[in-house]
Amino acid sequence: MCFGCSPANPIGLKLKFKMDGDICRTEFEAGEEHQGWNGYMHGGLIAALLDETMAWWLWLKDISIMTVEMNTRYSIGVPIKTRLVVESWCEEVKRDRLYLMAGRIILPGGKTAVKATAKFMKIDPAQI
Ligand SMILES: CCCCCCCCCCCCCCCC(=O)SCCNC(=O)CCNC(=O)[C@H](O)C(C)(C)COP(=O)(O)OP(=O)(O)OC[C@H]1O[C@@H](n2cnc3c(N)ncnc32)[C@H](O)[C@@H]1OP(=O)(O)O
Repeated sequence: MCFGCSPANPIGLKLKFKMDGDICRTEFEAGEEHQGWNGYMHGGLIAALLDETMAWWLWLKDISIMTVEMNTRYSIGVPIKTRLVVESWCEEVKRDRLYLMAGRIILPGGKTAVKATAKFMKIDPAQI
């Protein structure tokens, strides 16, 4: 029951993903329950949004992975009750096992509020 994408998780983000060319995209609107500072989305949940969107770029290509490293740059506070677009893409694949991914959160009007990069390692799904 994935926190990011399962429709059955009562406290989850219930994200749905689509590929558009080589970009994986989802939309999300944070509520009051997702706040850190008053009126702004919690940074850990912002990281979860980006982690999930980068992971889904790979899942949608039937590549089973786990996150092994992530860096997040928060440039603009992400307001709650605002439609956000989250995008991800692949920048490089190393030794057919390590995927270097990137993602961003776009505010209405087009400014990028948060950027992330992460490494995902291909796993054998039977391992987990
Ligand atoms: C259509 C389909 C629908 C499906 C719908 C299903 C639901 C879809 C749910 C999605 C859900 C997603 C959710 C978000 C993704 C999480 O949140 S995943 C959760 C967070 N991540 C984790 O818990 C990962 C924990 N880590 C591990 O379990 C293990 O490290 C791993 C990933 C299994 C790898 O272990 P390992 O196979 O023992 O690998 P290891 O020997 O340590 O490393 C292999 C090589 O990589 C290198 N390496 C390791 N880490 C790094 C690093 N960070 N940087 C560079 N090199 C590294 C090592 O140095 C090593 O190099 P060599 O020695 O071979 O030269």
